[in-house]
Amino acid sequence: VGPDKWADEYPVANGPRQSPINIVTREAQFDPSLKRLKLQYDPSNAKGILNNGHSFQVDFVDDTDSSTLTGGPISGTYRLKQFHFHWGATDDRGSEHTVNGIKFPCELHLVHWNTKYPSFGEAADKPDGLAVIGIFLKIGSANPRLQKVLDALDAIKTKGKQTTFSNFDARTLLPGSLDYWTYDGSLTTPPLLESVTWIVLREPISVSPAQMAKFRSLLFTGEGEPACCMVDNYRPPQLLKGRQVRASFK
Ligand SMILES: NS(=O)(=O)c1cc(F)ccc1F
Ligand SMILES: [Zn+2]
Repeated sequence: VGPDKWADEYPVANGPRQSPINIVTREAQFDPSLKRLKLQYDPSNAKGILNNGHSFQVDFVDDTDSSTLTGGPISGTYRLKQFHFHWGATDDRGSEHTVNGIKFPCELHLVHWNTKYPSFGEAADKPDGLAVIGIFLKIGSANPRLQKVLDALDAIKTKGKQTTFSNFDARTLLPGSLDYWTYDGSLTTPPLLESVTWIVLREPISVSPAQMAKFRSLLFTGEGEPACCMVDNYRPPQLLKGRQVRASFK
């Protein structure tokens, strides 16, 4: 069921703080009170990699404060839960957020939950429950930092497949600059909960055409079902509805 039908079952799809959005850079106001992002990730927290039928995700052990996000627009401590991607069937689309109407071929989301709540599940429906870092991928030279993730995809080709994935430092996926835009939004897939402080990095990381082909080799479908390539798993930009987008940089 695609994004146009989600409002039938999830009325919040037409809510006041839906994601993603188009970031109009000229309208983003520099906020000198925004702090630098502080990411402290422990590679040993990486647990597994899963094809969940709409993307794939790398899951982390989140029962201690060993992989955390602090600073930036958030207060308190948020724990890394998982990261995943959204991508297109072709290089002209795939990202969820857009910048001045520009679509990127892929977007990485690092999902964190607020430790003032007892778990991700408890945090997921609170207005300050989640913080997701969005990173754009743009076509260029092959990104060696992605390779370990991409090499694991052969083992999780179909919906529901998962395998162990250990000793991975998610910080290696970050670009050189941590300049960001931030706004209050939501999950971009059902249940579309309006619980996400979005932190979208200005600097993309690179991905090669061959590496994009690896993403597109995954299937939405389960083993033994007619194969349907996992592509275009992105929600298009939603109405801003009066929200402010702030910039951490001039
Ligand atoms: N694409 S997203 O980062 O908004 C997201 C994260 C989750 F943990 C669950 C659902 C989602 F849609
Ligand atoms: Zn996402």
